[in-house]
Amino acid sequence: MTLRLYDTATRSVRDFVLREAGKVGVYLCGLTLQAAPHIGHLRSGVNYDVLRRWLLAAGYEVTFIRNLTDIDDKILVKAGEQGRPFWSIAYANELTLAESYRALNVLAPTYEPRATGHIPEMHELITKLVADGHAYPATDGSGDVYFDVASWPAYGSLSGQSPDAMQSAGDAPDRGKRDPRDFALWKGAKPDEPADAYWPSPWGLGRPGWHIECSAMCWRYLGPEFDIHGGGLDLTFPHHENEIAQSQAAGLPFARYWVHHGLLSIGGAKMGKSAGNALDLAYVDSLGVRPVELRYYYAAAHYRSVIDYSEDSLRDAATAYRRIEGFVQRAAERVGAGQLGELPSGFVAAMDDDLNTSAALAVLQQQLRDGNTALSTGDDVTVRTTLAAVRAMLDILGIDPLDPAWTGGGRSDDLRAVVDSLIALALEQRAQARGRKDWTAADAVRDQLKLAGVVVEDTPQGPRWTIGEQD
Ligand SMILES: Nc1ncnc2c1ncn2[C@@H]1O[C@H](COP(=O)(O)OP(=O)(O)OP(=O)(O)O)[C@@H](O)[C@H]1O
Ligand SMILES: [Zn+2]
Repeated sequence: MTLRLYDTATRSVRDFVLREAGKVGVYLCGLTLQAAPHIGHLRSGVNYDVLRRWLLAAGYEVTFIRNLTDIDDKILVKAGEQGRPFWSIAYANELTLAESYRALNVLAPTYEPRATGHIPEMHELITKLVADGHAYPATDGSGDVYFDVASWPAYGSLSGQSPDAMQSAGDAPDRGKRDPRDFALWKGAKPDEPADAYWPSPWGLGRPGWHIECSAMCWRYLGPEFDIHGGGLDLTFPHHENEIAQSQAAGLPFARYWVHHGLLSIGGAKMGKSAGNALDLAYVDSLGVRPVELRYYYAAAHYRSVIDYSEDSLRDAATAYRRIEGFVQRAAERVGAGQLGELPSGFVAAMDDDLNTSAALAVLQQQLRDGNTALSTGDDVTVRTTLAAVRAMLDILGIDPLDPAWTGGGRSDDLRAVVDSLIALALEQRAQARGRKDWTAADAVRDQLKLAGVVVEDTPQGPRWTIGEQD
């Protein structure tokens, strides 16, 4: 394996060395389910889907865990505002998230654990931390349990901060803490919160702190030590710093690589549910941009770079993708879809270089130019090899236009044949109308097809149809 990944913990690009031959364990921090996902969250899922596809292409068995935070202060606030149980809000958002990821052709994770399903594992970790002097019950009788930051000298190493310069953890009142930087592992029940948001524990009724959830789920599904822990750059501190501290203090070696992706912003500000600048898939659809084009938009940027969203840049990405798609369709019509081919070495080198998708797409663009030239000169041999290579590259990025995920789950080939013959019938009528110089009737056929979303283009090989708008 020659993959190199940027590791936040060492602040360097490192050779990716597997913990166990042939197997990779990846944990990605998933959503806190207080609201439906925005396209910033979805960037996260798509980035790691590309990483996963790249690891799969290398022949590894990948265990990919992406969790759901279904209990949290923010969800409880929503429950209070809406007069609904917190779990109904979390579940509704979970369904929308699953639907959004399906729409974006993100492979289903190996498992998607929910925080509320792992309370016993959290208790086990917290009990050990308390026993070993790394955690303590709050001194104010609140039922909270805090991690003792001063007991862990390595605290701050992931985010490169000196513990002395750190502020209060801000996740609970400082009054019951030994040190304001201590963070909550367990939160005692509060009288004004709904009773169904609490679980019994050795420290009384309460609910988990956010950070301990991920440590427990990593441990449960990937074991004491695993390969890659991912999430957005915004999670480096405090979330991931706290995860490492509490996991290692509990005796778990934990993640070997920390891979963080850049944020999607608007006008320089992070897109956020709480920031009120969130755009979702329905919005993208309202612009006439398809999910596959949004996916291309994400892939066109390196995963660690900021994407500052604008409608123009999204539309440009959609146009660029349509050009690629146009080649794939024309080439497949000419020589058949064929099989996925070999990946060009330039593409492999770019992906191995910390998943440099923008450089990988430059290789694809070069092939596209060659393929288009071959189409126009009738060089079918080159068309066939280029199509196979282009589709193989697109497949790694999850955007092959001929992937059944985009064409309609495998049934599209059958449907395409049916639609083909119906359109042939309509075009035959148009040809007859033209033959008798009845231009009104001929145009009417074309307009009717257009209304049905079918665009007809007259080419030297005869009329060609596509679904969607002509660009
Ligand atoms: N604007 C964004 N761009 C890219 N990734 C994001 C963005 N916002 C959140 N994420 C990522 O999505 C994942 C789930 O995050 P989480 O539910 O904790 O979001 P959040 O930061 O609370 O969102 P918000 O600020 O919208 O409330 C994390 O990996 C986080 O880094
Ligand atoms: Zn997490």
